[in-house]
Amino acid sequence: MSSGLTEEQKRRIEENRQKALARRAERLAAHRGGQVESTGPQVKEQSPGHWGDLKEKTNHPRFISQQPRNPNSPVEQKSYLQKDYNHYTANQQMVGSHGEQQKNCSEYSGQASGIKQFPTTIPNSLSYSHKHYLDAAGQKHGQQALINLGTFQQPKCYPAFKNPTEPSHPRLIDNGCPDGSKDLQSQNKSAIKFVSPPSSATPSDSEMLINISRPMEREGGGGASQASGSMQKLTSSAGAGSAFEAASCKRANSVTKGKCVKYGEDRFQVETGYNAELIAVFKKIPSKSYDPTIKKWNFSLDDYSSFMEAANQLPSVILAPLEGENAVGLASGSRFVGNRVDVKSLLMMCKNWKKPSALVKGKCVLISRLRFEVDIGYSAEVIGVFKQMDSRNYVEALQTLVSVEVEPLPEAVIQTFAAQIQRSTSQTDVPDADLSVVDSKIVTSLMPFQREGVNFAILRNGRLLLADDMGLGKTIQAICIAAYYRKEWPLLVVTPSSVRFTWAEAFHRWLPSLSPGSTNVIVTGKDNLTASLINIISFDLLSKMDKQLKCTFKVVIIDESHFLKNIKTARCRAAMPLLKAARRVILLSGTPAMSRPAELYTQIMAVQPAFFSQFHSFGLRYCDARKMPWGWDYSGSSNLNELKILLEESIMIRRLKSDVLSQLPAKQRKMVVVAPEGISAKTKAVLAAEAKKMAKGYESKQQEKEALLLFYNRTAEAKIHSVVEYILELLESGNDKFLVFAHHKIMLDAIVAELEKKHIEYIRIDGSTPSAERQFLCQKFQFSEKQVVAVLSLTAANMGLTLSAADLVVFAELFWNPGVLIQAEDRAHRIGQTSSVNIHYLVAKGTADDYLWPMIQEKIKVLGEAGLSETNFSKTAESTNYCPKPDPKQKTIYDLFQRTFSESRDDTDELLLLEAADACCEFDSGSALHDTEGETCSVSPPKKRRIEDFFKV
Ligand SMILES: Nc1ncnc2c1ncn2[C@@H]1O[C@H](COP(=O)(O)OP(=O)(O)OP(=O)(O)O)[C@@H](O)[C@H]1O
Repeated sequence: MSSGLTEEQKRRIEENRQKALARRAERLAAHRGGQVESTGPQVKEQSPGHWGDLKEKTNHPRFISQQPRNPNSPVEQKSYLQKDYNHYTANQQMVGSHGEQQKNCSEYSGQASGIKQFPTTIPNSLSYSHKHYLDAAGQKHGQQALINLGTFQQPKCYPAFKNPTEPSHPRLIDNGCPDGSKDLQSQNKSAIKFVSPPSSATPSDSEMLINISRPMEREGGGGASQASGSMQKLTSSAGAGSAFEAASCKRANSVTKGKCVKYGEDRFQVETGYNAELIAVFKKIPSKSYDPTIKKWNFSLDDYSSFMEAANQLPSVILAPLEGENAVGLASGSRFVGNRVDVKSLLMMCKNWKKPSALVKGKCVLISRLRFEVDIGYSAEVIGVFKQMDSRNYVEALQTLVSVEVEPLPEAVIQTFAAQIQRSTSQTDVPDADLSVVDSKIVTSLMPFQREGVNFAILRNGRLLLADDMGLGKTIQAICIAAYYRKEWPLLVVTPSSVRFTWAEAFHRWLPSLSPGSTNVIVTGKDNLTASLINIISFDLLSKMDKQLKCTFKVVIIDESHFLKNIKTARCRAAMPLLKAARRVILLSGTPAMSRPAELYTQIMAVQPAFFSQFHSFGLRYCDARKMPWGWDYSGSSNLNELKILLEESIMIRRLKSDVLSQLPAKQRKMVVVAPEGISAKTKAVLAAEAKKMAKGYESKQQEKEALLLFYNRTAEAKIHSVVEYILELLESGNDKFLVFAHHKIMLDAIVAELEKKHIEYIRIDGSTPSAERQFLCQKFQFSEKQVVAVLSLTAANMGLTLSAADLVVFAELFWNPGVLIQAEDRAHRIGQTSSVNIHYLVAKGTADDYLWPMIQEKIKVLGEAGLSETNFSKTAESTNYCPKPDPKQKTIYDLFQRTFSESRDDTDELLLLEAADACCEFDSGSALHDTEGETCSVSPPKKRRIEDFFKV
């Protein structure tokens, strides 16, 4: 790249530089008692040495070599740099350095010239800063430089000398480490910071950080001495300071050096010594032409990429790429169209980046949507490249350096960001999708962030991982997305078994245009997987449907997709082929990876099979894969930030509750229809018999009440299995703290027993918990850092307790008094709660819930209309077809429930009813209100008498 300075300007700058050098040498001599140090020659005289020797040496080659390119004294440097910062144009700085570089081919000459070769007028030009690491006592241990180039944008340049006061020679001996090498490994980094300029979009987002660490850091002792040796070679070769010449120094004896230079408007020529292999390459270039006057070959720029690719294959040739913005981009197979980069070429390079002979290794890591970082061992060549290039082309340029191996960004990243690379601006706005084909009910119900989720999905052609926090309405979004592709149905929904029926309800709720028979919930392996337009199946059943799995669905929803985290499981093996065959894949999970990135792999593959075709490459990049004696260990994690950015850019949308809190109601209620097969045939028969009896009517009110309470009790029994299954699924989904309310003792006992079995911490508060202990238990729940469940009695723990550490409340059972339910909800939804509280009501069809749920809603509605309750109870938890059907039998029972539980009673009546209900559960479940032989009844005689009295009313 040309500096654009006149000869006179260059001469004056050089003059000044020499003066500054002389002043610095004088000062050092005075400071060290006459040991004058003169940078260039002394560096040359250093033996490669070892890091440990550095302490003893007067001149520390490595440190000397790490100087910023202005090698003046600290004072000089300060004023010089400050001046630079304030007054010098980037152009001036560059020239100063350039001249200096001509004379000093130290390892850092590239660094200096790199900084100074970028005029302000050049896009992506840069400025730098040097930092010295300080220890706790403020001592300097080394330098850090961060190179920061605009990446996917075209930023402007502004200088930013962050720490111009650093002395020229950070003192290794100050570090207090007896072995300099160790200390260097940990602290002595060197880098340049190219601070990206403020851009119109997001200034901080348009940087590339290049973290250049010293060779020691990566190479260990051997590597250090190797690097040191090469540094000596560099020093002795006082070249032009370009990356190319620095590289040449390293292989001076064995290779032919050369460089590409522009030849006319659209051609380039190669200036090089004789090399038969290279000439053979020349001859293969279609646009080759030989200029006999200058005795040089020239070629069309169109062939530049392929030429460089071929030339780079030759071990005996080192060619510097064309200088200039476009030229760097053309190097090694990448092409510019204006400022655009050929992504295909980048991808090609990603495949062939390994260089067995590389001395310096590094890797690129994405750190934001618009920035990546190059973490690399120290290399003058690298610095030389960075300083010359348009940052977007870093990889191409680095690939031309034989001694440098940089692991590029993974293909998936390059492909994902291809549009940005080519556009050179970032597009963050997702366009609004046209949802006119979808039922307006759902479209108008979407909250703004949910609408964004739908837009994102449609932009991604219906393949995504919707990873919103729990309770943010993934169901409504998924239904809306699926409905957008309705023409491609039949639809398959795979869910945990406990929520299959909830899904069916949700479809009918949100898509009123669906006919009643359009949902098919599969309950046995013999059911037809494609019987309806919408087919809903549990993970476990799916794996038992092998024969039917051949059928394909174009649209598939996977709820709680983390259930697929393990490729070895039957459920995953069953689901993956279906997902691969589907056109639209909508994965839903609030916790896509519970403990390690490896768990994401199958989900990523389900959405984007081309991303990482082999788990191993994913494992190496993101799971910190390590080879162990027994094989590879993928349980770690690495480059997580990059993974997050990649996923968010390509397939995943994730909003936390805190992100969208302002759009959420304080409470979000959800009715969960639990699976009926959790209820045994025997229990179902008992329930049906009870219902039949009730439908016939009773002679006395006492009989009615008794029958109702019995029915209620049987309902608890019937739901146990499904409730426990649901709670375990919540735990499996990563819910750390939640409340579970139930009324019957058998239900509370069953939940607690299961938690104990699974070693889950819990607290239990029921009627038998002494009040003194309650506070202690609440505190335990509030402050526990482990997964903990509060198992609470609906009637004994619905008031007076603060359990706001949870934002999820599960009602294992319903209760006829909505006041009790709301009070129970408010154990979590109270002062101290910073989140929207999710409330799940578990209801089972064919049980007392069929009557209790509509009754509760009805009551709440009335209270709401009177301004005595939140009206949104039924709005947020309503279910279109979960209400008593107008058949006479059901109507009779419903009326019975209404009469018994809604009649106005005084407080004593209510209390007695509650006690009676309690008592039902405290007796043996098989014979409510009657002691069972051999079992101790926990109901006290007076209480029992009162209950019996109640039924006599
Ligand atoms: N836009 C909306 N309008 C009305 N109700 C909504 C809306 N979005 C969500 N809800 C309600 O909020 C509750 C929680 O929604 P949903 O179950 O879909 O959340 P989720 O993200 O799937 O949670 P989880 O991770 O627990 O499954 C449900 O009762 C749902 O009907």
